[in-house]
Amino acid sequence: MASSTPSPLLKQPVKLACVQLATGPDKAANLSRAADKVREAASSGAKIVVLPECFNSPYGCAHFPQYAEPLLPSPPSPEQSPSFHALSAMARDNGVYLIGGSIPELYTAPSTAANGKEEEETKTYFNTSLIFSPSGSLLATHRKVHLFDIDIPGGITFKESDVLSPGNKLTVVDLPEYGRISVAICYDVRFPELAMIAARKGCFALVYPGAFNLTTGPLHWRLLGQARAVDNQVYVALCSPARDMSADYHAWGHSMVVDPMAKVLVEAEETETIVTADLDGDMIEAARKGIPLRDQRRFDVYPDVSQGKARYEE
Ligand SMILES: NC(=O)CCC(=O)C(=O)O
Repeated sequence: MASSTPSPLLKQPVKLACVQLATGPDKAANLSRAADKVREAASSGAKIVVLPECFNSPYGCAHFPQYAEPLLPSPPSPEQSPSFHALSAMARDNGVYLIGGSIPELYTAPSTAANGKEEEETKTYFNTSLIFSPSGSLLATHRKVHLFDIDIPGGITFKESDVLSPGNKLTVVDLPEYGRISVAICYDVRFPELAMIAARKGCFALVYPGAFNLTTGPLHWRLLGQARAVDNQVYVALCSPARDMSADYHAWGHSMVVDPMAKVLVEAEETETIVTADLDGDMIEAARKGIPLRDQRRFDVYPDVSQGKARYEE
């Protein structure tokens, strides 16, 4: 359905696809499968395609260093970062905005030893999303800000911070024909501040490549997607890998797109699939007109988090 008056947030309707990819230990196979699925998503009319967290590797602290790729110098060579080049080609070949899930990133920095003289290299790993334009150029990167460190007795213990370092900015990306989106990764969805700031910077959608698990997934995945949507009256997309019970980490799956009234427009099961939804700026305007939170906030009672010292990149 075409918008009668263009929405200030989403300039024209757009189809978004979440590719719930089946990933395994073979990186080259993951990249090639992702390319097939991005093509399939694009051929269904999607102009924004999302891949899941750690789409090029199994998810787990033991795997991050082995699969990590340097992203600097930018652009890295195909030998340094096959995933960077594969993603760029997927975006370019299909003419889509590609939210490239995430990959483990290796950052090597020279550092000065304690005596102040000797130079030694330090290796840092991040969980990083690469976002490409339809011409295949890199638009932005997001390093996961909130690391997944949890310990639920009888459920799941996970400590990304054993291996990974956190990013230090939120990420807002301009897609000129459509408007702005923000990209954050998985556990980041639990932090409403990140979403609120992005939404108040004018995003029409919050996009989260993620990989919840079988303990928290059934309880929180959908709830958090709906919460971020209803809080901010924007679209939310959550994109998981498919579940693989032979892997050490069992992803919840259930990739979904939620509308600005928190209605779940589409939701996968746990197997490999592509889910798509049509996003329309009129839905954002209607949600905001019907429930005018924007005009009812009481910044005399509590602060506007978007006016603080948030670090972000446009
Ligand atoms: N990969 C992640 O950040 C998982 C987050 C998760 O499962 C959660 O419960 O939060």
